Amino acid sequence: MGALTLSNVTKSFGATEVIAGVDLNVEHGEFCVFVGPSGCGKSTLLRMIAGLEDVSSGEVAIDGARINELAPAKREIAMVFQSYALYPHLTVRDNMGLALKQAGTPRAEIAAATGKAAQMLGLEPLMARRPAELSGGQRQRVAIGRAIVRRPKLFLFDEPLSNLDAALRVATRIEIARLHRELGATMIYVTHDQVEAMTLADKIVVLRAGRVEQVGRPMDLYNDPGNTFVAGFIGSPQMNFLKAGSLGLRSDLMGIRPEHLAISAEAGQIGGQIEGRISHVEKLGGETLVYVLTEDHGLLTVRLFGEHDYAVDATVWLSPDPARAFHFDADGLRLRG
Ligand SMILES: Nc1ncnc2c1ncn2[C@@H]1O[C@H](COP(=O)(O)OP(=O)(O)OP(=O)(O)O)[C@@H](O)[C@H]1O
Repeated sequence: MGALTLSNVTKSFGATEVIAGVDLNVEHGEFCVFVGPSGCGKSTLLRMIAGLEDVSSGEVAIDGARINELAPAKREIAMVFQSYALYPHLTVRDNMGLALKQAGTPRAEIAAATGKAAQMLGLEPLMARRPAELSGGQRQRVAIGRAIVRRPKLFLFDEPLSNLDAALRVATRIEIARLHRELGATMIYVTHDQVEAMTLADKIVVLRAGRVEQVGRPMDLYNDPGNTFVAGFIGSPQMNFLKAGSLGLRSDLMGIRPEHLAISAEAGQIGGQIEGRISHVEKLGGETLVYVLTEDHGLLTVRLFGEHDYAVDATVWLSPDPARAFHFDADGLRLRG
């Protein structure tokens, strides 16, 4: 098992409250991702679950049992850090088996557990090496292996891929998704990265200034955000926000994703047009991003599939697809229907 419940959890450092009453349920076997801007409290929340920070008030429970007062080592939780946190003087094999050794596990059992984890992670040829003799990606796999060997109730990951280069990030992300499927374990994962959150999560928790803004499945948050913050945070490139009043609409703000904003080099080609000037074009290979400066709505992003020859400084006309638009009130709350 490994279901986690947070009930009205708060955290203050001195007079500063950084977690302001969080309620959350993570089911057994679920992959839950915490996202939010820098400083919103993602790591603090994770560290409270691990027992590395005290909880100021509220309750943290695993499988219904309160763990607030339980020492980190007794929580049956394994944490994987961005910095790997491996012992430099120990081999890969000994780093992976250390927690079991400290717990007095028989040698044969440790060898079986480390061997199995090494096999799952493709670490078998590296078992005799020390961390200094490994690449960043290999070190992170050892850190993940060390967590697997302990067979924890809960895996916690604190931005585990942020020290890896782009290609390795993708490969390790796929590896983590596979491990989650194979182990069926509960995992909580902190990231800044949009793509990691969307691709790994069963459930995304969007945090802002120590509060939960919205919880949901990735595509539900993408297709049905509750407010401008979530709408702007989930999805890359970011959703455009247009002043709806100037478009003759009744809501205060209209949100439109870059792929739902049509662009034309000639006026009158598409309805409901907004005139603007191209300020920047990014050709990404499979897609082109065109940044258009408009008088009423500031800078808007258009996402086109394939390669296009729009030139900087050209005047263009944009047209939002009304069927794909989101509407918000003056406080940024979503207006539905
Ligand atoms: N030990 C501490 N003492 C005082 N303030 C702290 C301490 N640890 C964290 N904070 C503050 O708590 C807030 C939340 O920090 P936290 O590291 O949890 O954010 P985060 O969402 O993980 O940010 P990032 O994405 O930048 O890592 C920040 O404002 C931070 O400055």
